[in-house]
Amino acid sequence: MASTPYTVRWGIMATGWIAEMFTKDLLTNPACRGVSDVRHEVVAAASSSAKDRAASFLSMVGAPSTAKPYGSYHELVADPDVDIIYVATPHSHHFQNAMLALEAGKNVLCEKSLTVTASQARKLVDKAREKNVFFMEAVWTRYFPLSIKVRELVSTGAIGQVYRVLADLSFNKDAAEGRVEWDDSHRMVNPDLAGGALLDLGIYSLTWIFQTLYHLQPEKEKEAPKVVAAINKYHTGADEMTSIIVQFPKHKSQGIATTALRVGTDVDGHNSGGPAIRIQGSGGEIQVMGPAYRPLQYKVIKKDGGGNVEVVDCPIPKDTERDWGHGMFWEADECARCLRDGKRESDTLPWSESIVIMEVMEEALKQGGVQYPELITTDVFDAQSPLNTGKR
Ligand SMILES: NC(=O)C1=CN([C@@H]2O[C@H](COP(=O)(O)OP(=O)(O)OC[C@H]3O[C@@H](n4cnc5c(N)ncnc54)[C@H](OP(=O)(O)O)[C@@H]3O)[C@@H](O)[C@H]2O)C=CC1
Ligand SMILES: O=C1OC[C@@H](O)[C@H](O)[C@H]1O
Repeated sequence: MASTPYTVRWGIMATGWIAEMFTKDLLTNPACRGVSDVRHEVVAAASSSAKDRAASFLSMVGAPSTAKPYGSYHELVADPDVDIIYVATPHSHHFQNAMLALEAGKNVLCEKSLTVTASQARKLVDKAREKNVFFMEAVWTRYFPLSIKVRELVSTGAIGQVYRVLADLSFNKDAAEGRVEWDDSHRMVNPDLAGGALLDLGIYSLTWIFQTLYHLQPEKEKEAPKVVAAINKYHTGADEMTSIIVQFPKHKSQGIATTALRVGTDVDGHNSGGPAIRIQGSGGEIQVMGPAYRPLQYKVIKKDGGGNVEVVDCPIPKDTERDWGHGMFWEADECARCLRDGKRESDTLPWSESIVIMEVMEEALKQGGVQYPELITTDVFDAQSPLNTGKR
């Protein structure tokens, strides 16, 4: 007889776009993705602007009528019925908001990029350790079956020794008069919200480099990379095009992570431009069709394959009753399993790896001369920061 699934009760912090995507995924039936050991409940959501907004959000996503709306993040983290908080605010807010939740003794899943600076990431990890709670950066792509399969192919030597990974995530948002399509106040380009290509999109290019070249390095051989970056800045001061060479000298490997806001990985919206990710080994290559954050297909090309290419489609399962399935449920399942098993961090994205990636991004931004305001780069927690109270 099947045992009762382990249930996790979620509180959603913020009511924007990704909060909607993620919460709808939480509400799907796990059986639709072949999962029976864990399940999710949405028990509360908070908006920093108004309780009504949280109520509308809960109703819009189809949460149960028992789910509680809050008009502040403070109230949400104080709710004893919430097991884990999903932080879905802009990156500028992650440090203060995640710390607010950790200080309250809550488990936390925090959107990417984890923070604005590496020091902030280290402080959050220290706090999670001190409070003995679960904490994870929400890099959903790592939990896709496609990513798991690609890591398995790399680690079992399917394409020999992997020496180089090329990964891109770029959107063509070029507009007239030197602008991009977003207003200057939009979080994608607004320095006050830690805008820019790297922290928002480039982190996925780095994810592919790290999950293949770094994550799979044996623990004793873990090597922090050398970093060389080139950045073009937008007129707001945020980065609009960033290219990073990530070098692991002892492993003789390199990753090239690119991201941009004026040219796209997918030129015509039909993937005609080729793969977003190329994982190149001595015996072949794995190509992943983008977008890098939500890939749906990979190819294995063997050096001695005689021109045969294995093409594998990995569609994202849908809950037909809710007509929904975005692919964020796999990271939620990981959180649930970690909580069930008493784990404080995920093996698939350990704390140390999130920190190394933040260090790489910080170094790249430094080399490119990108600077963010003190309010969002401080690593001093302030429960009354406007980032926590919503007093903008
Ligand atoms: N994993 C993924 O695929 C994706 C991840 N993301 C990540 O999620 C985060 C949020 O992105 P997204 O949902 O697109 O952003 P939105 O602008 O759509 O939503 C952000 C929400 O944060 C809250 N917020 C609090 N303070 C502010 C402020 N000063 N300005 C704007 N919003 C504020 C608001 O909710 P309220 O008023 O209710 O408090 C707002 O709705 C980012 O870190 C981004 O990197 C984004 C898209 C995809
Ligand atoms: O994480 C993300 O993935 C999808 C993108 O559209 C979004 O800007 C980014 O935050």
